[in-house]
Amino acid sequence: MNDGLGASAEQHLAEIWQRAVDTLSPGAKVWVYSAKPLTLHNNILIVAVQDDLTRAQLESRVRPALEHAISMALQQETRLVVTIEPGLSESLHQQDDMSTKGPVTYATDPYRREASYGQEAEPDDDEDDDSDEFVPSWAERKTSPPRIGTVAEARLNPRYLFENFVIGSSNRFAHAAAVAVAEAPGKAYNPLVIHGESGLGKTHLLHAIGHYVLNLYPSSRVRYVNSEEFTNDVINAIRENRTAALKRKYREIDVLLVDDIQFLEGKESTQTEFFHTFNALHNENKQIVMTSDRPPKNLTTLEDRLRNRFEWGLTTDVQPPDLETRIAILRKKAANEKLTAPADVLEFIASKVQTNIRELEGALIRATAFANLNGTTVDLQLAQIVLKDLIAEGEEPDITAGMIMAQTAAYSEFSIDDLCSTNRSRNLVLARQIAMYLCRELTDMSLPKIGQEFGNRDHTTVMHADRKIRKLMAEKHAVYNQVTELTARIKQQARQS
Ligand SMILES: Nc1ncnc2c1ncn2[C@@H]1O[C@H](COP(=O)(O)OP(=O)(O)OP(=O)(O)O)[C@@H](O)[C@H]1O
Repeated sequence: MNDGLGASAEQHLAEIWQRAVDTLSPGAKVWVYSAKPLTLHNNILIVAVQDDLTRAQLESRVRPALEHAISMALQQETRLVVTIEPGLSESLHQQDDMSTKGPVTYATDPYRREASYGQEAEPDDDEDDDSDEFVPSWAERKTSPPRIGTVAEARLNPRYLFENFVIGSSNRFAHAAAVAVAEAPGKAYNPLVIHGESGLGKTHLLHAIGHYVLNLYPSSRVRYVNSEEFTNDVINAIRENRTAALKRKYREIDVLLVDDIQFLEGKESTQTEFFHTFNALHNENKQIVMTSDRPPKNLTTLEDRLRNRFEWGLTTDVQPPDLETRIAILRKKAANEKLTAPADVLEFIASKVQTNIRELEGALIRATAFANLNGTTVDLQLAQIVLKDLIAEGEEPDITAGMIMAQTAAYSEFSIDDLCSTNRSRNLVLARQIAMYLCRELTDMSLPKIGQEFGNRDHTTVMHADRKIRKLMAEKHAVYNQVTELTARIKQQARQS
């Protein structure tokens, strides 16, 4: 497909988009509902959003799931480029042709939903939300019966291959372990757990294992699932009395790849089901590979019996890449995606983005897409202009408690005075605790000093707030998204002041 879409192509794109969006988790949908697909150019889908913040979210946390969903819906590997169209929100609301169910409330009125934080993420009632509906993709289902051992059924992203993975000192061991497991599933290390900060290649390695296994053992049954999908599957199965089918689905697998197991924390029924799945597979020497944002022993609210099992096999980490590896990653990315960028631009980007490979790639795509759309090629000067918001570590602007309180107040329905008051209404307490947590995260202030700022509270109150928000963020994507969004706003304000 090309630029200049006719009405039917436009409608087709809108349908594809909707299908892809329907498969996303509620936490991701929050960010996507107001986006609009503009055009598909080769394998790049350009999507418009109304503000910087939404773009940042689509380019970071939401990107992997969204690109995966679109690639599946289009049956071709597709990359996402996000542009900003400020008037978009109104025009979309007028048309109202996108799904604006449930999650909208989160985005516009985050604190009002506090009552639901205590529950596990509930999938939409929409039938399409059942992940089974989507794999193999709708197009494939119409024409062919299910086969075993396909990339689509395994839910693997075609882009995440070992060939595309750049090895450096930060990930050498994790890569070697992943290859070993793929070559001898169930024999080398079982389970294999890969942990590390966001955007350092854990998901990539997980999918690469799946591809390699399918290459070496084409009839094997491989399945990738993230922990939120697993949770949704468990909730649906219990609600619909389909637990036997659920058991079959996850236990008739040779290689189970589970992403982001930290989201199992605090979800009892899901943990129980996962425990039994784990045992059933492990007993039969089926391979289990998992990723986590921290080592299993630090998943403190996970049941002991699960945590113990996670440590039966091999645990390895991925670290942020050094400058040389970052440049090599950008080079590979540029070559794979046929993006033209001179060496000094790649070095500029690699020097600015130090801790997250997803952001590293996002910056390259943003700079080259901008040049493309303007019919020019990217050079250092253009890259510096387009990426002026990238601030290397060490150059971070100072953030004050005042800024945090002002932004939290503006984001919630409360005033700064409310945040400092003794009022303990439920929503206000959450807003206050988030603000305290952010003071802990974004400033060097001590606990007593933070307490003082919030109406002379005791340091133990701040400590409690900090713990509580950390826990909620690990358990609830909605809270995670709100805190991320607020953090972005605060940083943006700090840069401007
Ligand atoms: N060593 C690498 N070589 C090439 N690309 C990489 C490498 N590491 C990460 N990437 C790319 O960076 C992006 C982010 O990686 P990935 O999604 O695997 O991170 P993650 O650790 O799973 O993050 P999260 O915890 O947020 O899910 C992906 O597009 C991936 O292909």
